[in-house]
Amino acid sequence: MRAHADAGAAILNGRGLMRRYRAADGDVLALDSVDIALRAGELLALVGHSGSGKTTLLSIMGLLDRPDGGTLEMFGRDVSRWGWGRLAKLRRGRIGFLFQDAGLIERMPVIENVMLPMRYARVPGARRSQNARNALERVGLGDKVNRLVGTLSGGERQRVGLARALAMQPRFLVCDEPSASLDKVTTGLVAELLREQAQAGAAVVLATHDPLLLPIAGRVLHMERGRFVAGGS
Ligand SMILES: Nc1ncnc2c1ncn2[C@@H]1O[C@H](COP(=O)(O)OP(=O)(O)OP(=O)(O)O)[C@@H](O)[C@H]1O
Repeated sequence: MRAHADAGAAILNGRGLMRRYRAADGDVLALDSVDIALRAGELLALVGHSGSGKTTLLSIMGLLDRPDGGTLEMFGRDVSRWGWGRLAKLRRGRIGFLFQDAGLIERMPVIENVMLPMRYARVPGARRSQNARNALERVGLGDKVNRLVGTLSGGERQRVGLARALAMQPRFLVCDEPSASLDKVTTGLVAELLREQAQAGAAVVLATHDPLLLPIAGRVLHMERGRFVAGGS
C-alpha cells in the first residue's frame, strides 16, 4: 500500500462550525459552533444518538455540504467561502466516501463502479483497473469483479463501496456507519482496512453506533444536539 508522505500534516481545521436546516416544522440547529481538527494518520470516531449531528458534520468535513457559519480549512486552504465547483475539484481524488447508501450503479459491473471516481479524477486507465482489482481483492471480492452490482447482497455492496473508496488511495476517508449491514466477520475486515489506511498516513473519520469499530479509533468524540460533549450520555 502507498504510504502517504505527509503523515501528521493538517488535513482539516474547523472552527465554530454551524449548520442550520430549515424544515416545515421549524429550524433545526444541526451543528452548534463545533471546533474540530484532524491530522494525517489519525482515525477519529464520532458517536452519539440518532439526530445528534454526525452525518451533518461528516458532510461538511467531506466538502459535500457547506457550513452556515464558522471557518473551515482543508489541506491547508481556507475553503470557507469557496463555491461548489471549487469544493468538488478539491474533493475529487483526495477525499474518499463510505456512506450507508453506497451510491453504486446497479446495472454496472462491480469493477466499473470501483473505477468511476478514478475516471472523474483522470487516473490513467491501466492504473484505474489495477487499483480497482487490488482494492476488490482486499475486501474479499476478487472473484466478483465482473458481476452486476444489482446481483450482490447488501454486505457485498457495502464492501464494493469500501473498495471504491480505497482504490483512490484518498488522503482523507469519510465513513458514515461503515458496518451498518455487515456481520461480525466482515465488520472486522472493514475495521482492519480502515486501520491500515490510517497507518499508511490517511486521515479517517467515521460515524458509528458499532462498539466493534471503536477500538480502532485513536480518538472518540461524542455528539449531542450538534455539539461535542465530554464522555457522552
Ligand atoms: N435536510 C435536512 N432538513 C432538515 N433537517 C435535517 C436535514 N438533515 C438533517 N436534519 C436534522 O438535523 C439533525 C442532525 O441530523 P444528522 O443526520 O446529522 O444526525 P446523525 O447524528 O447523523 O443521526 P443518525 O445517527 O440517525 O444518522 C437532526 O435533527 C435531523 O432531523
